[in-house]
Amino acid sequence: MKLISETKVFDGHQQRYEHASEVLDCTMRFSVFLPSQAENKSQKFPVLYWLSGLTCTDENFSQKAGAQRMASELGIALVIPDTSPRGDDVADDEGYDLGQGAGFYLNATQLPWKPHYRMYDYIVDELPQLVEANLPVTDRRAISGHSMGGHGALVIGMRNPGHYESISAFSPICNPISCPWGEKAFSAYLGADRQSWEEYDATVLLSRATEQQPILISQGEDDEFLEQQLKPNALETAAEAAGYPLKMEHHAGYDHSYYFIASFIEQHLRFHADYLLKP
Ligand SMILES: N[C@@H](CCC(=O)N[C@@H](CS)C(=O)NCC(=O)O)C(=O)O
Repeated sequence: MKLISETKVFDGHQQRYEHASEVLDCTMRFSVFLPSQAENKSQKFPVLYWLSGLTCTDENFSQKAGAQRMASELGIALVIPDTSPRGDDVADDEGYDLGQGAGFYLNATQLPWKPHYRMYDYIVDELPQLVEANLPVTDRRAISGHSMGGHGALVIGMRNPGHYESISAFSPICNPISCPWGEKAFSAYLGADRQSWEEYDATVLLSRATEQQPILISQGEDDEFLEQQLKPNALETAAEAAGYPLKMEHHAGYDHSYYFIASFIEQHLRFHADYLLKP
């Protein structure tokens, strides 16, 4: 992988890398924050993987959330992938909610998406293998994300319990099999068989979970996508029925934007630190 930019921030380093992804069969970029290693040059950090939402690249969270201050203080690295495969040879759509910038963190089974759209495998396997082989990070991982990325964090976290110490999400798409964003994307990527959609639906996965993991969710009450797209109540109802100790916090006045994420990212990083840094 090739370093394409580096900037000092809060005593650590914000970096951007480019690499040839075998899984996605295209060139990908991702961002990394590494806390300062001033005291101990051989120190390795646990990692929070951040999955962004529709229309984002690896730069939105890096530039808008202000996560580096607390990540630096706690000694947690951040790894921030892009939201889909990219490039002129990669299928795309005119809509902002399908194609490039809208990979939905799944493995597509339908044409024209199937050859490149394998974000599930990229996030679960290829990206951690790459960063753990090349950067001063450990295999203690947590996962978080926003909106489409919140859906990705919940689904990937719940489907791979041994892989992540803790899971969190901001304004996640909680029940994609029954909202317009999810129905459009899953029809295109996964086809007409709605049963195949269920393995990418956090509400279905939680209701079937055999293991309970630490999960924190933050949702703004003035989020413009709340009722139609995000449906946190569906996930809360499933959690109550299953006796799953889901921590869901509703915050008055906050919308869907990165201002909301910036307001509560410290709480999420401290939540993950409790699991990532325990001996
Ligand atoms: N562009 C879409 C909304 C897309 C959107 O809200 N994207 C969120 C994630 S779902 C985001 O993070 N946007 C980029 C940003 O705020 O930096 C619209 O106009 O309805």
